[in-house]
Amino acid sequence: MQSQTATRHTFTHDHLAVDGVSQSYAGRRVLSDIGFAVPPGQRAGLIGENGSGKSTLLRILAGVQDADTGLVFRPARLGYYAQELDATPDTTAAEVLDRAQAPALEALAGLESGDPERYAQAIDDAERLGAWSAGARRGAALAGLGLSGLDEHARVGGLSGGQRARLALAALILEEPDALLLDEPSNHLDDAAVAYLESVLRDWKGPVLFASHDRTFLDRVATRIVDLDPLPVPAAVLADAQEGADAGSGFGVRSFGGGYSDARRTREHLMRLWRDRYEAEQEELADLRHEIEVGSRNVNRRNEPRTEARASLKFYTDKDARVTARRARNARVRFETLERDRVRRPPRPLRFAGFTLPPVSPAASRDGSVPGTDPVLRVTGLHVPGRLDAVDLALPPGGRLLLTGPNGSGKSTLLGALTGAVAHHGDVRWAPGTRAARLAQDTVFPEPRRTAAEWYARAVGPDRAEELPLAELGLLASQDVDRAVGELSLGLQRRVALAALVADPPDVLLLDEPSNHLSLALVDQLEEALEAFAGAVVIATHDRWLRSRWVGKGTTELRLGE
Ligand SMILES: Nc1ncnc2c1ncn2[C@@H]1O[C@H](COP(=O)(O)OP(=O)(O)OP(=O)(O)O)[C@@H](O)[C@H]1O
Repeated sequence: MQSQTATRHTFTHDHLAVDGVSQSYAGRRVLSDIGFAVPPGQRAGLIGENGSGKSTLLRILAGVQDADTGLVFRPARLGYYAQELDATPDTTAAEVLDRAQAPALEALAGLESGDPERYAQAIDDAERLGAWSAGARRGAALAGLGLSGLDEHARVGGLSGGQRARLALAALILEEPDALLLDEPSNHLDDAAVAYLESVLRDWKGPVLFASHDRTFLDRVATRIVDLDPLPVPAAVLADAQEGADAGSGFGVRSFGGGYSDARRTREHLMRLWRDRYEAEQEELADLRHEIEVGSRNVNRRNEPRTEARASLKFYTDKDARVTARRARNARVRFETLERDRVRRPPRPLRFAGFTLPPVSPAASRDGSVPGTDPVLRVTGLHVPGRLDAVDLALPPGGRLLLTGPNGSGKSTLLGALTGAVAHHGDVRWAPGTRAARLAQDTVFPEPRRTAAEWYARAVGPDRAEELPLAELGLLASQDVDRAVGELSLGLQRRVALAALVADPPDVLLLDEPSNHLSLALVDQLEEALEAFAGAVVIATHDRWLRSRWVGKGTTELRLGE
């Protein structure tokens, strides 16, 4: 694809649609020629590897960011959710919700104004907007998203990240826009809240496009799947840099009818076909190359002078040579056609190397095992006022503990308290020499301009980073390791944070919502790797699919907030 002059156009439409949208960052192509439409009543789940451009595409559709090229179609009233609340910290929750319901609240105020002119308009508006039920709708949205106990006078700066995210969702639902663009909407929701959101989305009249790594949510909500991962397009239409690139090189999109599970099966089948086709074409190219080479050698031999004794053979030799030359000519034509039409090299999916890497140093026992059978962790009466009720627990060496519980029950607080990151009351006792490390929900990189490789080297030490380079862990493609962490997508950032844990595995791994932001493929591989991990693992997750895989299997479940 050659770069074109930016031709950004946005059209008002009842569909959400893009046509020919391409986007690069600093010359690195992320989206290429993306086109699809989501009509009203359809809910499209946007999937793709970490860094494949899902958030970028949603921002372009939302008008938050312009595409380099392409057309964008969207309804006039658009709701866009990116897990952040668009409000200054001193705004109150009530102000956020009032803003979302402004037309209905204005109509109600008009009815009470005593101004007859305003009254006539207000009654029309109130009827059209269902203003009389505005309060009830507000209560239902807050309750549905687990915010019924929220003090509406609270300033949003004082709310937890999860509460702010849920307030943003509640406001979006109350605004009743014509179309919804949602970036990982289930990340901060417990079972009840996610069930509420699912029912709201299933009844939504306008088009919905949502990016998600949550399989159960995708299966329950999506009427179709839009996949941004690379397609088997002919190599000739790609710039060299995109040949075989791993993520962020989607060229066009693939759209599957139905939910995620069906799409996943079809996708795997298509990937197999792609790999088979690529291998067959490469073999044929090698054979043709050989034929062309032999042909040209024989043509050269034809011109060599011959001895008299071999003259009788000349006729046959020349005939053979003519046949070989004709074959070589045919081979060249076929070679040129195939070289032009051959499929691009399939991306080599990253394969997470797991926790069984060579230990930090042969002498040190850093394989995650702590000798003995005494608990590695004993917790008595651990509590954080207002955030976590008293918890007692004992974790044996190599034990598996699953923390579950509704929003606000204190799962992240407990994990933070265990590492001392959150101030707490009560007793937390680690066995001597035990090392625990936490994968937090959001990693903040204090120096976002440092590259991922630099950050990794700082976290694990230069010697370990040299011994075990970041690119070898199967978490980040080699093209991403030297990029500034601040420029990486949220999923890629989380992969960098995970890399530090993998390169120097602790005795106890504390994983806070491991499926948030991480791609579906990586969560599968992480789960597999954890089975082989000798150390203890504590996982806090609301992800229904992940939970169903962890319950049983020797895992103890600790339900908080009950
Ligand atoms: N402002 C930016 N500057 C440079 N690169 C960027 C910028 N924003 C995004 N990128 C890069 O573009 C690519 C796509 O990012 P994007 O956030 O759209 O991906 P994503 O599919 O949403 O990823 P994830 O699943 O990890 O959330 C990534 O490689 C990312 O690092």
